Amino acid sequence: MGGLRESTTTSATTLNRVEPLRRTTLNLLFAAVYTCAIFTLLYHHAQTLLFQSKTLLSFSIALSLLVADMVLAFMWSTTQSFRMCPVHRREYPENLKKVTERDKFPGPDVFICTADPNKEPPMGVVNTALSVMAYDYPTEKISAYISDDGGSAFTLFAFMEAAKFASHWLPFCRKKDVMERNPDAYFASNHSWNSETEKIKMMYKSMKMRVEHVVETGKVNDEYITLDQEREAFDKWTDRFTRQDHPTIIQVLLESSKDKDITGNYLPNLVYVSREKSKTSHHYFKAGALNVMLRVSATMSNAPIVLTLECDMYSNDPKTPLRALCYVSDPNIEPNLAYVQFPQRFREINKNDIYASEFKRLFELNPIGFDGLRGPNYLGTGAFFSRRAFFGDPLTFIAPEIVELSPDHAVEEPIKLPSILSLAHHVGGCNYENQTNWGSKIGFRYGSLVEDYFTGYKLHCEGWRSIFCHPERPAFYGGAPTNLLDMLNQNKRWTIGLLEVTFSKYSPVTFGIRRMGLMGLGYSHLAFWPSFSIPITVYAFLPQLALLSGVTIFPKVSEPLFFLYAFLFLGAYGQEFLDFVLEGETFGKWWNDQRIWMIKGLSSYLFGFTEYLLNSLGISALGFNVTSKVVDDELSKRYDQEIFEFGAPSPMFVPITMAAILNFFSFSWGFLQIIRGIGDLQGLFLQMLLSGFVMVNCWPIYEAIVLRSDKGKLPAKVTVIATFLAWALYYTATSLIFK
Ligand SMILES: O=c1ccn([C@@H]2O[C@H](COP(=O)(O)OP(=O)(O)O[C@H]3O[C@H](CO)[C@@H](O)[C@H](O)[C@H]3O)[C@@H](O)[C@H]2O)c(=O)[nH]1
Repeated sequence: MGGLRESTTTSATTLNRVEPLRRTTLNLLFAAVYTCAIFTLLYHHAQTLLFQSKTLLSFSIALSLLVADMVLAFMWSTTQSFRMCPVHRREYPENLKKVTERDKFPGPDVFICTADPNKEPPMGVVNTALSVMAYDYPTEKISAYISDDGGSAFTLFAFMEAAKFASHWLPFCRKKDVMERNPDAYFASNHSWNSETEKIKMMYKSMKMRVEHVVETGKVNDEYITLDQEREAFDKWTDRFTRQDHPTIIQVLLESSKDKDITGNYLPNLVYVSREKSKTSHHYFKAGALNVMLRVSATMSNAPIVLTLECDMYSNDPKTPLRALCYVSDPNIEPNLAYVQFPQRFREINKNDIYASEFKRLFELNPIGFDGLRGPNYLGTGAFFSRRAFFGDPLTFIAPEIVELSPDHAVEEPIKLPSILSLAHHVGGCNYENQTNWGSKIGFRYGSLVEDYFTGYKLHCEGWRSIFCHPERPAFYGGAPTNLLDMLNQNKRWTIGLLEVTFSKYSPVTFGIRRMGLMGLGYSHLAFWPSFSIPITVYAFLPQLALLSGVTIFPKVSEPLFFLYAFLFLGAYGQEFLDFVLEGETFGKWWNDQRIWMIKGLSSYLFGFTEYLLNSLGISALGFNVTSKVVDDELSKRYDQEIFEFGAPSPMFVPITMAAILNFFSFSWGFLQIIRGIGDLQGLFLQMLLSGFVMVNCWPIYEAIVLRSDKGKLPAKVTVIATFLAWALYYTATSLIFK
């Protein structure tokens, strides 16, 4: 409850305020009633299983329903940790000057990760970097480090161009007090036009043209290279250089103590880093890249604050570091504050967010809930860390192997000094971490594809706290997948990463709950996300197959247990809906969120689980499939019209399509029976209702099978395979199981 001790009143020097949400008491009351209802249902299932299941069929049905409902009950109960003490916060950056002088502000080292110039266009990364370099903050204290895991000369070229453009862009933003300091966003917004704006726009366009030309042609033309230093840098891309095998490349593009903008003000440090890669070493994906950034930056600037950003997550508010400072400088919070997390917000999401890309629950509702405990989980981007938090718990400092990496080591020499550069190259090497604590006890933690979840979790277990800073104007904006397959693949990777933690010795259900109580329960909820696939699969197929065979598996409308089912269903859905709307969302977004939850249960969670299993058995290796940030015009048009994008014939679409087909037939069959007066409406009512509900949710799939002819429709191959498998399932069920 650390957060609730913080200030709830304001004065002229108040930096932040916390307000517990009023719905907490109601949540507690509802939880008590709902828990009784869950136990009643589980008791009913257990009784049916033990005393009424006389045949293998009835035993299997009762067992499946018991398991499905136990998973739902577990997942519901773990969400209570987010509902016990949710809080809202406010910060007052205008009071900072009364507490600290501006030249005493701590410097932030900003890490921007990119891994593939084809999926993450260099111009996007440049825009992100420019938006933070132009922060409304003492510029010479900012250092931007670009981590290029793609080892791409094009990305380096883009940043050489960006360094030149920054000397015009930064003073322009200051002079015009620009809010959108990402040039692309600024030029696309409504702003006043004058010759100065026109001039800088032309400058930006010509830079963009050069960078895109280089990426398109696959070559950095000689005409674009003006300095010997630049030529030397590109010479490192020899014939033997590959993305998976190359030496460390570190290029200081701007040096804050020397380079000035066109108005004579110092510029921030800008450093390009591509860590060493070799086919024989494990690189630990993004976590490995971030640890290299921690070390390289320690040798060059060693700022006490570290901001991690994904390549497409640009700053939308230049005052964001001041907001973070309102917590970092608060002595009531600071001693054990590991990070201040800003929510991930997304631009260009369609009106009703058809893929639930905003992840309202994950990126906003859960963090608000966690914030009243030890703080939000780390979301991988938009977090201001205290560098000290990466070196042991709040009370025990774990010293790194060399003193230069220690958070309190002051760097007093210029970053281009050969000794500094040589040390930076050394700590960026792929064998540097051998026999060290990196990834286990210090730095970002290894062992999971969701390094953000795992690192935040381990920090909380160690006794650190975090703060959720959620200002009205989004602090950062990023892009989200605009087609179903990208979204499902992203979720599949998260599923695998979460399962890696679930089945590790640090599993939140054992280690986490022991260490952190309620917080551990919340982390268990996240870790067990993939288990939703069990009830979703059971409820998408079992009652429908029973319905097609005329077998009743739920209570009749006239039985008291019917009301128990109705209460449990409406209660869980209703509470989720209220959480959504009370945080300002619409019915449409909530509806799509629950639809996508079902779709994931039948695709990414199932496939993620299978991949995790295959990997555990040593049959396949895990990879980090980077989410594409490329915008396709035709696809974007369909996305804006809220049309689901299938397109590619992926196996992940098969179970969803099977569910759509089976539910359609079971509902239609039940309906016909009732019209003909043969069916037992009372007994089959809940099964019919469930089929109808799934059908409504599957509407985009029916559309994609039957009504559409565009490129994004469901591939015929998927429909044929799913129809055959659905028929096989029906045949097996009706002729062998329900006969
Ligand atoms: O070997 C790698 C793989 C990825 N990345 C970078 O990691 C970031 C995240 O990759 P992305 O494909 O965009 O993953 P998403 O699933 O979209 O990102 C979410 O999930 C990740 C894993 O949990 C978190 O790190 C992110 O912050 C979070 O937004 C990107 O900037 C990549 O360039 C690397 O630097 N090296």
